[in-house]
Amino acid sequence: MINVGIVGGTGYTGVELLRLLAGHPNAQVSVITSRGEAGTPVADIFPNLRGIIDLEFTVPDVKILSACDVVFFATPHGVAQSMMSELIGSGVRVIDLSADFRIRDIPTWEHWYGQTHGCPELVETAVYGLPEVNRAEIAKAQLVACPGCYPTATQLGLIPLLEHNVVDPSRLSVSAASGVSGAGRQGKLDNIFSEVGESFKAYAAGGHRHLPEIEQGLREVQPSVATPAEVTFVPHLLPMIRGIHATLFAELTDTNVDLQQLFESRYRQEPFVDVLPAGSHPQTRSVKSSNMCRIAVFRPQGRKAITVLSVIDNLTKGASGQAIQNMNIMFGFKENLGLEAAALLP
Ligand SMILES: NC(=O)C1=CN([C@@H]2O[C@H](COP(=O)(O)OP(=O)(O)OC[C@H]3O[C@@H](n4cnc5c(N)ncnc54)[C@H](OP(=O)(O)O)[C@@H]3O)[C@@H](O)[C@H]2O)C=CC1
Ligand SMILES: CC(=O)N[C@@H](CCC(=O)OP(=O)(O)O)C(=O)O
Repeated sequence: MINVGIVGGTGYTGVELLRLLAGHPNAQVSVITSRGEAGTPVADIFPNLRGIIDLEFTVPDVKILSACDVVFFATPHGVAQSMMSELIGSGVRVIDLSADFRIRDIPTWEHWYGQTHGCPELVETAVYGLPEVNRAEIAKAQLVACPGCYPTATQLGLIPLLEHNVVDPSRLSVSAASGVSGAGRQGKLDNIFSEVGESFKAYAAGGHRHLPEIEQGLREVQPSVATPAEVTFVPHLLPMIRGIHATLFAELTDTNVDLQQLFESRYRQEPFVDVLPAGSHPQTRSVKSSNMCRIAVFRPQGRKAITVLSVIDNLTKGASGQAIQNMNIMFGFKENLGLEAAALLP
């Protein structure tokens, strides 16, 4: 049994970590932090955990966290990097759900996140936690940087095409829509029910902070091509609680490829990527609260322009589920431990 600490326990990814870890046979949460709710029982904030998680929130304290086997950061950008040197120095393994250690180029990170990086020396040591690409490195890592939600759905949908060099990497487009929980639990007027209900909008169309992360990930699976992957990325806000639907557009350079077969063979061994039969359209509700990514690929009218549809739950495969998948890999557990439950329907 490993001891788990969670920094940022009162947020949406924090409560999703608690829900999933409550059913994990090899992990036990021993520390859960909140600055605002220190001393409050977890079940007072999250009634779904009453009788299941018998802990109180405590203020974040590196010394206490250092006694854990693994610490998850479910905090806004900039927090993990402020505590990371001391934690890593103590030998504890860390899984960061924020973007602090995802982007290798520090000036790029500072540009998109609008702050000076507080721990640049550890960025190179972090392993990007997309198991479908980096499983072997994740197993050995002390620090894992979990991918963002949109980058997870997008990369899983485009990687097979780029790995096999069958599309033009300079002509990739992504139109993706997220449920409102993607914006976190801290109240913002833009995200309250009466502001988002019965409406649909794009945002950050001029440039979203997930763009450099998506391009970095796609370029790394195509290290020796002349034209590096370039993506147009437009996110949208959907008036639902959980889920991401990403519609990905690419242009074939090899028109003889069997796309269905390419995707099926790439993901046949993957426990959390499901390639749907030809002609199927994945729905966000088919992955709600599960760690699965469901993908479908189309070549309309047999032309060069192709479309990939990719759905995940932003809080599960897009955040806390993938973080636990990474924990399982790091500690040598079966990869789907604690993550076997089917999606919640209806
Ligand atoms: N929501 C999503 O779908 C996804 C989120 N992520 C990332 O995961 C991280 C958490 O997201 P989410 O759960 O939505 O965020 P929330 O806003 O819902 O929760 C943030 C948590 O962090 C704590 N916190 C805030 N500031 C600090 C600080 N300075 N020091 C210590 N703790 C702090 C808060 O508690 P308190 O203030 O009481 O300490 C709270 O528990 C973010 O980096 C987010 O970008 C990644 C993928 C998907
Ligand atoms: C709907 C919504 O607002 N989504 C968030 C992205 C989700 C997130 O938390 O970003 P990370 O994956 O980088 O941690 C946004 O667009 O900023």
